Amino acid sequence: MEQPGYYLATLRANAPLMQNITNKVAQNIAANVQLAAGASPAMVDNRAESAPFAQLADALSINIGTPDPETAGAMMDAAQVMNDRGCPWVLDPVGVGITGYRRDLAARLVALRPTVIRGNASEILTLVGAEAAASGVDSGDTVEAAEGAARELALRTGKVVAVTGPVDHVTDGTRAILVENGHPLMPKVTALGCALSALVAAFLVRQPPLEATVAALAYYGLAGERAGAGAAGPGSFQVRFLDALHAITPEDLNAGAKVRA
Ligand SMILES: Nc1ncnc2c1ncn2[C@@H]1O[C@H](COP(=O)(O)OP(=O)(O)O)[C@@H](O)[C@H]1O
Ligand SMILES: Cc1ncsc1CCOP(=O)(O)O
Ligand SMILES: [Mg+2]
Repeated sequence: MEQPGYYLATLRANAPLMQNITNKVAQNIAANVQLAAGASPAMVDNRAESAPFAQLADALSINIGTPDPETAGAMMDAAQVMNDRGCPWVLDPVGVGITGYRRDLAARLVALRPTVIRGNASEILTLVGAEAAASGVDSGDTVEAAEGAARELALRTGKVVAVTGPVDHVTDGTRAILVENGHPLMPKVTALGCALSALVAAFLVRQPPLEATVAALAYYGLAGERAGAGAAGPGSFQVRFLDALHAITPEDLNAGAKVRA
């Protein structure tokens, strides 16, 4: 396995063109996170353009945080194109337990076998039909409680599942890797999980999904640690976080990543 910095260096060298179909809250921060890391984001989420643009994009991120029927169609179309092209895409099942509409949309997207599903513990539990204690889009469950669900989901899709929280858990159903980087202010900034899912998609371009996802999570968490040291609260943290993503080098990431099997 390459060191995490390799995946960051590769992303920056290639500046992948990213298609994002994300929620109304996350549009700005997700694009800024991808830019700070070194990718080229475009929020192309209408049904007239989503499939044609998916023919051009290097990777796709789909996020169901503020769904509507038009955007849902755009999601399905774009995911199908990425599958046909053999390109990676990420599903973020934001607030999947909120309504039956959201559960149904998520199930249809999971059936298309996303390269990576990245969610919080309650979302991953809900995707396998388990009891979850979500509060809207926020998790009420521990990452540990969702490890079995993550494994089950990974085996069902044959792909990778990442559950995030104080310690992140990434699995392909056989291997499981923990990422211990992060800072308690991260869940205090809205859509930082959404932006992480978009970032994971950028790391996946022409890379092994499990390793690239671990690298993205370690990089993100390390930026959180750097931003959190000296932040006065969520506001200054968010500004410092983008700066940290931009400043971290592949060597910094290799030195700071807290990854264990
Ligand atoms: N208590 C915490 N301590 C450290 N890092 C955290 C904590 N909670 C979340 N994170 C980090 O915040 C990022 C977003 O994860 P999370 O809050 O689980 O997503 P979501 O916003 O979708 O619920 C991840 O990088 C995760 O590691
Ligand atoms: C608050 C909110 N409401 C609908 S989507 C959204 C953003 C959720 O972002 P995250 O899952 O990263 O906390
Ligand atoms: Mg989320």
